[in-house]
Amino acid sequence: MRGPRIDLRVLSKVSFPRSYVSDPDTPVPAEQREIADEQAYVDVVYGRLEASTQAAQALAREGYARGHVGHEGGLVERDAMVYQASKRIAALNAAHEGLVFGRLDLVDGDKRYIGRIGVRDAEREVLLIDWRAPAAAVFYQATAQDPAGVVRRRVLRSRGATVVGVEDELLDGDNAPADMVVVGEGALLASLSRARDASMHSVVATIQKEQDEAIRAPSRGATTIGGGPGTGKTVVALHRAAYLLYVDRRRFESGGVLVVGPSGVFMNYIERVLPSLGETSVTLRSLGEVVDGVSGRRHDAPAVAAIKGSARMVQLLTRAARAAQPGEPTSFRYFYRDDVLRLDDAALHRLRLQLLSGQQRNRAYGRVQKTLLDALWSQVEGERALEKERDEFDKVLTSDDAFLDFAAAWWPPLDAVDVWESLGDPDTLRRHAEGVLKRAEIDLLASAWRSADTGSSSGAPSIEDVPLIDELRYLLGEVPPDDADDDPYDVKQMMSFEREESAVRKQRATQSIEDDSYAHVLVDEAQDLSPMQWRMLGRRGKYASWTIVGDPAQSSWPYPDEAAAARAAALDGKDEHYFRLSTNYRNSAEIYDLAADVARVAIPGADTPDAVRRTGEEPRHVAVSPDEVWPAVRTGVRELAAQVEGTIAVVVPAERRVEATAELAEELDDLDRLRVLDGLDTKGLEFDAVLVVEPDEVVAEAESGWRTLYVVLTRATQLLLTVGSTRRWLDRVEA
Ligand SMILES: Nc1ncnc2c1ncn2[C@@H]1O[C@H](COP(=O)(O)OP(=O)(O)OP(=O)(O)O)[C@@H](O)[C@H]1O
Repeated sequence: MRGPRIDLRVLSKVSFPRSYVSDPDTPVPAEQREIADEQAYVDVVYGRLEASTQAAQALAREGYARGHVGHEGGLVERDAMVYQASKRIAALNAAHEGLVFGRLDLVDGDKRYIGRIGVRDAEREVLLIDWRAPAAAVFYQATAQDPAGVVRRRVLRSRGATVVGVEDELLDGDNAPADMVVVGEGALLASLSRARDASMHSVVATIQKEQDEAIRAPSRGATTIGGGPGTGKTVVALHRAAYLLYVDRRRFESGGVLVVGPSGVFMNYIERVLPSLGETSVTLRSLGEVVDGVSGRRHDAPAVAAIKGSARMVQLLTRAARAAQPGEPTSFRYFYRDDVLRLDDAALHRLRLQLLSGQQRNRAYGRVQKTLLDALWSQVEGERALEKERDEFDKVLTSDDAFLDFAAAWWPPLDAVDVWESLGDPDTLRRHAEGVLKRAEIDLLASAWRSADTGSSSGAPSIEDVPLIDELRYLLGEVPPDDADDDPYDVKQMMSFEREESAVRKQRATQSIEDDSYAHVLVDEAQDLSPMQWRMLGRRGKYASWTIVGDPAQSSWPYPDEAAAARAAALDGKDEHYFRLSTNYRNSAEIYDLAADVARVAIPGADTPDAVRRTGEEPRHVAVSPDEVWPAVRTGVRELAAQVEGTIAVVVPAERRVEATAELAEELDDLDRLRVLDGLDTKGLEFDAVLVVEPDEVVAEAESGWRTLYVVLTRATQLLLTVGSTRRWLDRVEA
């Protein structure tokens, strides 16, 4: 086991008298005087913020008034003014909490205040520097070894607009004035010890040097942020998104920034960080919700997910997109003057290939009638017919419902969801998968789609189905616009069931492919992306710069080489820049020592960071007989709840999730800070206390079981408890 670790940058070089505080919210007199001084300054800044908000509101009112002028120019002007004013109001409101968080005292006696946004006084003098501005960089970059002109760095802790504490670091004692006061226990350690709630918070006041370098890296190409668990990869990447919007707002706001994370729970967890930094224009999507109009909420079992995520699915889907769809007519007969014209199955097959050559199916839609007419005309032999021109032939057929209905039924515009659903039919699946997947894989896939639980043949899409649907969107091409939209008679003539079907189809139809592209794609937990998921994101980031966040040791995707190839294809030769974060800010050192031992014995090459905080609380392991597991878990939950103020997670093997929810019904009712999750659901999250049920089962669940256990153990900030009827994992770690 390792000795205590402390972030030296934070606590180093304390050569001045320090007034320590035991309760961070009950300041001692020296600190109180400092707080009062800071409050006076902060009040001035808030006064200015209020004035700016009122000015923006007045602008919005004026904008509305212009809309009443009555000419079109007035409306355009109104829209622009109201839009700009509302954005400003939203940013000002969002930045209200803890607006001023930093102060620098410089060698030349100047001071600079750093905040969530920039604020100037009525004379345009700077009162507060936006944390992203170049003048604020030194707040994050200065160290005792290289103070860069900074004597003291101060972090202000606030509740709303009230300063409740200050935390100082003296960086250059030799140049400090004699009366300079240095107080506090170090802002970083104070912030790391806070109880966790359901949301991730911005760390703008305590960003560390190596983190700041990743945040401010130029936006070109692909920036990878790596490092072990709890090193701040996610929070750093989100601050980077805010930074990019600040330095190139036009490009990133109009082109869009897409942030993708593993699950809906994770997206809820991180959703407040960017708004608290004044940024509301970023699109946050979980992997199951990347495609507009489609929502995947559940994971497939690991073996099924491994098939659906494999790049081999491209070939299968290509076949599905080009094949005849179930229910399409297989022959056509037409009496034209003296001739009987026929298109049989084989002829239709040839025409299909002709239409599809080099062309997506939906894009060929406009050529369908002409292709059919050509084929039918070539059979016309009767003199009576040939005397008339081809024009006459075309006119007759295209005004005959028999021909029109056939053409519409043979080549309907296809939505990706329809084709994906057709794969729920085992025979269709077998036909397309033949020679692409192994027999056992086909059977597994067929049974997964068959056993999915809702209306259509393949059920509601899983998270792993979403990239398949997206692939099909691109294979099929844009669905042609629905003529019925323009022609009210068509809708009226529909039978009621047809109207209903058409409404469902419209509601479900995926959005235009052209809307997919972004200027920046930020992907978190990237180590878990399957090749098909990389392809889905690659299409969104074709012309984008990227930020890629991940830790291979936490991966649950079983084929790293295949994923690496898909990643390279998605980035398509873009320049790559790599940043590694080296300090674990989440786990207590006691908890991370255990997790790091797991990594060392079971995960070759794992990047194990240093943990900075020691709590004196070692992880506890409770061994019980199988029928005592749940009583022991219930006791454990109550004990943890008495010890921590914040969130608690009970992590169970996926197969035991339903059982766990039932067994812990009473505890879940009593404690709204308690969650029951399986291992994969915990990715990216953190809790004050974690209780792992049957760790050996978590390990045995999938090929990547040890990695999942490593993820689970590294979710706990304060306390870790395991309850198991076996302890093979622990014996191996302790051996
Ligand atoms: N500079 C910092 N100041 C204060 N807290 C920080 C800092 N950096 C990270 N943290 C905190 O450490 C915790 C872990 O951060 P985060 O979730 O971003 O790590 P991660 O590297 O993405 O972890 P994982 O890979 O395990 O999901 C969070 O609570 C975060 O707020």
